[in-house]
Formats: sequence, C-alpha cells, structure tokens
Amino acid sequence: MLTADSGSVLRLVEIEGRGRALVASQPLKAGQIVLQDSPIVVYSAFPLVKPQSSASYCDNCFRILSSSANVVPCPLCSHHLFCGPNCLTAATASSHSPWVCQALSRLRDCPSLFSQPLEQQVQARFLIAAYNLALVSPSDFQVLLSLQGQYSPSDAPAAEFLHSLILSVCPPPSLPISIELTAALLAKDKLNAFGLMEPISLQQDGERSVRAYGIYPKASFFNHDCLPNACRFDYLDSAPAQNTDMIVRMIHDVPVGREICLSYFPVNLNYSARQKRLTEDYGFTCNCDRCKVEANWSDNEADVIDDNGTVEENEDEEIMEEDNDEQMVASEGDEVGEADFPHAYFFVRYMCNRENCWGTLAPLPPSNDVQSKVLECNVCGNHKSEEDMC
Ligand SMILES: C[S@@+](CC[C@H](N)C(=O)[O-])C[C@H]1O[C@@H](n2cnc3c(N)ncnc32)[C@H](O)[C@@H]1O
Repeated sequence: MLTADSGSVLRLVEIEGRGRALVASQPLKAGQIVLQDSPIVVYSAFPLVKPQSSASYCDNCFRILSSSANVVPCPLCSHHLFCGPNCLTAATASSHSPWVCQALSRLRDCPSLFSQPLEQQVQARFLIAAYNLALVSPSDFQVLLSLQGQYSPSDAPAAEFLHSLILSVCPPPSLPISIELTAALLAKDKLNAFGLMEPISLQQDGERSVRAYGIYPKASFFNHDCLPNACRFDYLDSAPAQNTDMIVRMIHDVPVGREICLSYFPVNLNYSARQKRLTEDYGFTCNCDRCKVEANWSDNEADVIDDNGTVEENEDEEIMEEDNDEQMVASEGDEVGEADFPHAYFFVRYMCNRENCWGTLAPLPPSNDVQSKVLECNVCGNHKSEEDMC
C-alpha cells in the first residue's frame, strides 16, 4: 500500500473557533494519500457477551475469522479469539495483556453492567483498553490525553458508574485512577474514536454496524465539514499488514493552505440531523458552506439525499411549499439554481450509489502524477469509473 509523508503534505495549525486543524502544505491532487495513520488503541464494538449470531473477528487485528482461519483462542480465557499465533503473541504483549484478559472476564460476570445501556459495555471496553495503554505504552497514553475532549457534566453518570465498577472489580495494577481521569478518557473517546465497519456483506436491513473503534493520533486533528474534501479508508480484511491503519485520500484537488476536512458521518444526513449530532456529540455548530445554504431551507424539506444526489422528501411530514420545489430535484441539474444547491455536484459525483451504502467516493491514488479515472467507495469498496457517471 502506498504511504504518504504526512509531515510534508499536511500542516497542523490552530484556527480560531475550530481548534487544531490540518491544512494542505502544498497543492493536493484528487486521490492523493495525505495520511496513513496507525491507531494507538483499537477496541471491540461488541457487547462483552457477544450474541451467538454475530460474526467473529480476531481480537487483535479485527480481521473477520473465516471458517478456514487458523483460529487460536486465548489460553487464559478461551473467550477471545485470534487469527493466528502471531496475533495472539502481539495481543498478549499489548491489547490483551493478562490484566485486560482478567478485567474483561470479571466484567462479563457483572450483572450491574448488563442492566446498563449497551453503549456502556463498549465504554467499559474502551476504559480497559485505555488504562492498559497507560501500563504498556505510557507515551501513547499521553498522546491520548492530549487529544480534544473535556469532561462534561452530562457524561458524569456514565463516568461515575464505570469508574466505581472498574475500581471495585478490576483496578489496573499500580496505576492510580481518578474519576476525573476516567471522565476525561471517555470524553476523548467520544470525540476522537473512528468506527471500523463490518463488511458490507454482513449488514442487515441496510444498517451499517461497527466492528471496532480505533483512536488515531494524527487523524484526530481533522475537523469536520459536511462537504468534505478528503475521506478515510481502511482495509481491515484485505491489507496484508498494518490492516488497522487508516488511509486518508483527497476527494478532489485543493490548493495550498486549504483546510482538509472529513465528514464525521455519512454525507447524506439532512441539515437538522447533522447539526444535532455535531452539537450533541462534538459540541459545535457547523457553519460550513453546505450548512449555510441548508439553514435557509424549511424544516420539512430535504430529509435525506438519495444516491442519485436527489433530495428526498420525508413522506411523514407536510408537503413542501411550492416555491421550494426546485430544491427537491437537485440531480436534475437545470431545475436547480446554483445558489439554492451549489453542492448537488458533490452528491452526484462523490456519493456511492449502491443501495443503503452512503459511502463517499475518492479517486484511486494517482499514478505517475496522472489522476485515476476510477473512484473507490470508502464504505463498500465498490469501484466506479468516471465514464459510469456521465
Ligand atoms: C476530532 S477533534 C478535531 C481536532 C480538534 N479541532 C483539536 O483541536 O484537536 C473534533 C473537535 O474539533 C472541533 N471541530 C471539528 N470540526 C469543527 C468545525 N467544522 N467547526 C468548529 N469546530 C470543529 C470540535 O471541537 C470537535 O469536537
């Protein structure tokens, strides 16, 4: 896999009202890899007791465990599975240390945890992974602490519950932990964890589900834009090595000095759903070019952008006012004014048209400085050639 010297193509800057941000330190080309980042923590997104029906993944590299895999169980708990002896050895020295193994086993026996929302079981996994990081890699733990995310009173009940549970059931050896530290870690996780998705073939009912979360120290500096100029890829099941690395590629060309942004969620969400998520989960109001336009749309229009770039009406809501009708047919170019929907082109060109995918397309990396005419979806992996889009 191609790598990029991120130091030379991206620069970390501070932008008022946005915090730290990554900007292009040179003109960037569509498809160019601008970052390859390895996670400092990866943890399972599954409940502590996995439903029988769910797929199995290696508990170290999170590749799917196919029936032909040489699966090795953890010799201590036999609950955690690894795709081979190398992953078992690597995990025993880091992510599945004897303390992690014991802590997760004890948490699995805690009825009080299972009466909590599922999300708290996953947060418990994160905390065990984070405290383990402090034990096995103190420098990476300091990096985790340096990421954005502060204690918020609304998260206090979960932090208090999980903190006292871990202290009583499985305190980390020789690591003094405080409620403030636990709360701060949960805040870092909330703002910075990237979901690593299940293969699209395993998705049921069109729901995209996450198999693991990873915290990527450099990628955590990307701010959000509802019309991103870059998107992230992972090759969990196909990369021969470093399969949990994140690759960030440019969607289109940008000039030097331009901020490089990802979208923190699928780009088809409507204005109010996006603002709700950004306010509740990330603590800011988005003021990007797309939001500036959509803020003026009436509440009952444009619930979702379909995979042709058409803005679909929510049938449960009132019929739209007639004079807004043209905004509903964004993909039918001549009926839409530039000023109404200047980003229609983005959806037609860069949104995956596979049903229920909602992934974003970016060109494959350029070869010999020539831009690829093939675009790849960052969710389903489908390839689409430019000719298909005409
Ligand atoms: C993953 S961090 C991104 C890096 C962060 N700016 C920093 O200083 O570390 C997410 C946080 O960045 C800020 N942020 C991201 N996108 C933003 C935007 N479009 N406008 C304002 N703040 C944004 C918010 O505080 C958000 O919670």
